[in-house]
Amino acid sequence: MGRYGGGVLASSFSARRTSTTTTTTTTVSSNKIDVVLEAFSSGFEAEVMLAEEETQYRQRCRFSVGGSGAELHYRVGERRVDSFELASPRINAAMPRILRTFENLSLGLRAVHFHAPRSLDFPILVSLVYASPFDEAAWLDAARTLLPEIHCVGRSKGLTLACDRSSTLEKLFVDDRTFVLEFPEGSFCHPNARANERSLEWLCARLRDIGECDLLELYCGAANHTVTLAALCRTVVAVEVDATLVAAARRNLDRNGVTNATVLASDASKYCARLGAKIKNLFDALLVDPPRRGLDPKTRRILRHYDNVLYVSCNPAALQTDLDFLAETHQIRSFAVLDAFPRTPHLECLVHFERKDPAAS
Ligand SMILES: C[S@@+](CC[C@H](N)C(=O)[O-])C[C@H]1O[C@@H](n2cnc3c(N)ncnc32)[C@H](O)[C@@H]1O
Repeated sequence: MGRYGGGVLASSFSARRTSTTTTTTTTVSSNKIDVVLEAFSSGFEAEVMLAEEETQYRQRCRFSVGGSGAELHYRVGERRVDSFELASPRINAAMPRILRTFENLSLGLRAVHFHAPRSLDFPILVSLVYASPFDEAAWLDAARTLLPEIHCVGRSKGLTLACDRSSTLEKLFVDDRTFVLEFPEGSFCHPNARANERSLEWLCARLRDIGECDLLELYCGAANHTVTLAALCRTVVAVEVDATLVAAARRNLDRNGVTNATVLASDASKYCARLGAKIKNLFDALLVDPPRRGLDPKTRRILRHYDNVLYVSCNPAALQTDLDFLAETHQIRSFAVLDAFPRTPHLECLVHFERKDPAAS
């Protein structure tokens, strides 16, 4: 059981639910938030950011497909669906168009992925994933009929065919600033743009609280955080393992005029291991946004070096392991629960840890 919360069965906690919207949550949202508050927020106040939209909030969705020809259809789990209530209106409008366009090219088609930016200035990106080779010329002819609004990528083993882009752009509004970011097909991008902005606003507020710093950012993706946070830091070093995302991240820094950040292509734990003990003197704050499995043991060890650690988590269970690890040296300065995925069991936790005794660092 963790020093911070005592596990999900803890019976007492003193969190204040400070809802930032008036939206009523569904039962599933409400329960999952209560479970996290009970697990983590013992002895401090947690901010709860409820969803602004209960449905149609996803800009990114993946569907498996079944049938063929005129019977081609989407599936969510075992269910056959024509539309999806959590997907944005733009995705719902594109779904039948994709089936009609590719119904004669459905042999071996296994899945369709949509990424539809909120801004209508930017095209929808659709990936069609095949289990077997497909007729490339016929596929390109079909995909061209969807341009310019929809750009398709066809994938089968060893083949990636783009018509004619393999990334799209999104506009993000954070506090009073606007950013444009490129997100490549097939790599990570936050599925809910509005929740992403709220998470960025929370991170900006935390960095203002920390004051000017040299920030190490691990798991930076396409520089979604880097681009926004760099203006609040002296310097940022951002680390990402996916080469496609690293290239997009560097373009995103240029696109948004960021000159005090560097993106490094590396596995996070290898980067930390390479720097060894030097790592604690090079940076004075750390931001981590790991994948669902959380931090690996080597990366987890460096958390203790920093007076301030910002942690973005999409998996409370993995977060709990890291909270327990930091409990001796750090305390929670700020904790927010963000319902980025209403009507699902998933949510995001945002944590600012500060060292209990900064002189001991
Ligand atoms: C939850 S995403 C966060 C991305 C980014 N911070 C954002 O807001 O879009 C986690 C990222 O970690 C990257 N990643 C996964 N394992 C990694 C590792 N061992 N070292 C570095 N990056 C890794 C993934 O490619 C992905 O981009």
